[in-house]
Amino acid sequence: MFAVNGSTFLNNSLSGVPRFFPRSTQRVAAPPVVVAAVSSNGRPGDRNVSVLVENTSKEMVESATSSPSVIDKEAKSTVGGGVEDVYGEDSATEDMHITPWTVTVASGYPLLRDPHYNKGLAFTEKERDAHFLRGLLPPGIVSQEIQVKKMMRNMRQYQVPLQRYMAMMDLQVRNERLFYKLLIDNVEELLPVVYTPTVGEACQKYGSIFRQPQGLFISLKEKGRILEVLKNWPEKKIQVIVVTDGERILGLGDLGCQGMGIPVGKLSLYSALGGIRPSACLPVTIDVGTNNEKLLEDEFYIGLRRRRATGQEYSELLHEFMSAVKQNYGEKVLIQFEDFANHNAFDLLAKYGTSHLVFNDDIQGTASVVLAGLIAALKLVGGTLADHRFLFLGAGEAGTGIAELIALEISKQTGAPLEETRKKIWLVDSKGLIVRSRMESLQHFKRPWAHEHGPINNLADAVKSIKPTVLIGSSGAGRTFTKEIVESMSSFNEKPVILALSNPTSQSECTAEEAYKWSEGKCIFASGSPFAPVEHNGKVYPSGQANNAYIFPGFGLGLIISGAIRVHDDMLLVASEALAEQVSQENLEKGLIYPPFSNIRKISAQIAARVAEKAYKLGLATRLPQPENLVRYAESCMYSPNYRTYR
Ligand SMILES: O=C([O-])CC(=O)C(=O)O
Ligand SMILES: [Mg+2]
Repeated sequence: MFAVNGSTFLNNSLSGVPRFFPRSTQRVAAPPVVVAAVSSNGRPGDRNVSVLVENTSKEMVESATSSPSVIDKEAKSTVGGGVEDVYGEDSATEDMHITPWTVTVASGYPLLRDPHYNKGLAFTEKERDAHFLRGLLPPGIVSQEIQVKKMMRNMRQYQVPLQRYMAMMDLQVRNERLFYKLLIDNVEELLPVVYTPTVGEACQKYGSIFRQPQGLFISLKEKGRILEVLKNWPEKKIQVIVVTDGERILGLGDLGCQGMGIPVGKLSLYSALGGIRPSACLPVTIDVGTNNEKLLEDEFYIGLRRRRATGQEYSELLHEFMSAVKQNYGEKVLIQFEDFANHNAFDLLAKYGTSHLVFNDDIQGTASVVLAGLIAALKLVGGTLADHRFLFLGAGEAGTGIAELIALEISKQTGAPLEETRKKIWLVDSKGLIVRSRMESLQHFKRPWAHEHGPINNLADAVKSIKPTVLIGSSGAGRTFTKEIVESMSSFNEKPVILALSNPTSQSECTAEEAYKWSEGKCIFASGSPFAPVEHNGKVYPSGQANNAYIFPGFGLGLIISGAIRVHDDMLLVASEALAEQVSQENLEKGLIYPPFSNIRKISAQIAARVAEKAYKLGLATRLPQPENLVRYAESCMYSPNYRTYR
């Protein structure tokens, strides 16, 4: 027997398997409680507590992880599925040098306090006996279904969206499976709570509502020690990281360290909508300061109180982070850049796109979801993509990202060179229409869109001159699609396509009600943030949500199940096509160009399968052999939030 970091290891002479008992649970050396586990790397502060499964030996653990429907045991154990957190031998032992398994017991009070394993009142009589829970819980047993019902009823009693958000976050850190069960089973109702638009308000007020840290905070103070910081995170097998530096949170601007709400929210959708195991998700906020004066003066602000680092100081910290991630997690961890400002987002994607598995959600995810909506919309407006003219308000990440993907798709469909297909697409920025005469003063990402045209300094005139069939708002500036603009679009289009993408709701270019009212019900409308159905002249118009949440969870799942090592534009195109195919005739008849979110897990599996297939075709997949049925495989890898039985 020997002690490590305040805990005690016992050498089990019968099985030869070392056991790890946290000090608080040493008394449970009793036989009935058996917990198969992963080990940690044995560093101070590491969480050695693990998974409770119904097995007593390594062999049994292995058999539990390889059900017949699962083609690849490693994928089952590393992607998700019924027995998550049970890793292969190598990863379980590589740092601890203890073979083959570390077996641990979590029971009693710590079990109730561990969000990964807590089941609230759903612990059965047997489990209460086996895990020393007697007296720690009231005698009633309440199933997960009833717990969901109760939580939803409580949630609905909160009138203020931020209160709902806080209740959901409390649940996430208290009982993870119940949180995901709630979210998955009530996705349409809860998406606006844990995600856009409420998450925007939560970030603005993050300091005031802060209770328990979620995710990893890496600030300039940690420069030179980022690898060490990564090792402080309790989970070892990370598959997806969402990282922000908080400089452009939705359309709300620089929220500094308080941007953490975004990676946390995005990753909860990775698990709920895409089925990535929660413990494989790592939210990260890089704090290089903030230029938000209000926050710098706010006594509740949680970040560094300094102005943003730029130039070399910034890029060195980012580089250290990117290198440490690869060193710690290998090259198959997906790094999703989220809500960086334009001046860093494009450069980071270009710089790390060739060496890491990176994806910029605001450039690429938004592009893919919009292209999907446009492909679906063609069934309503007619023609091919090449027959349409596109005008954007906003020439940042989303605007230029979408524009480029549309140009790529047209090029793929028609065989025309990209330089030609780009000419169907026009962008307006804060200085007016992007035209050739402005070339010298344009940022590099706007230059491909500087076509020949006389100068125009506002959107309304650009609409009149270009006569687009599709108008897309991606500027982050609310209420910019005026009555005049929507009426103008409706005067020369039978069915104008109008997409108001900016988030949250306050930044939307127009509301659904305005779009339908001003276009006399003619437009096909979708928005980045959700709007309730609108009644106009006795007809009800539901509106779709053109939000990257349709794409990134399935996209990430596809990368992970194929073991992809790079993201390729062709993967974005197939993701768009897969999403567009999920829009039913019935959806289209209602004017919807996106399927309902209630089907999102099925949709994500379809997207994942197409992305994975493309990864294999491009030679970018490393998980071999390629599974025969990728949709079934993707589904079999998805995390299920149902409570498990502990013996
Ligand atoms: O978070 C969202 O709802 C969509 C998004 O990426 C953004 O607006 O930056
Ligand atoms: Mg974003």
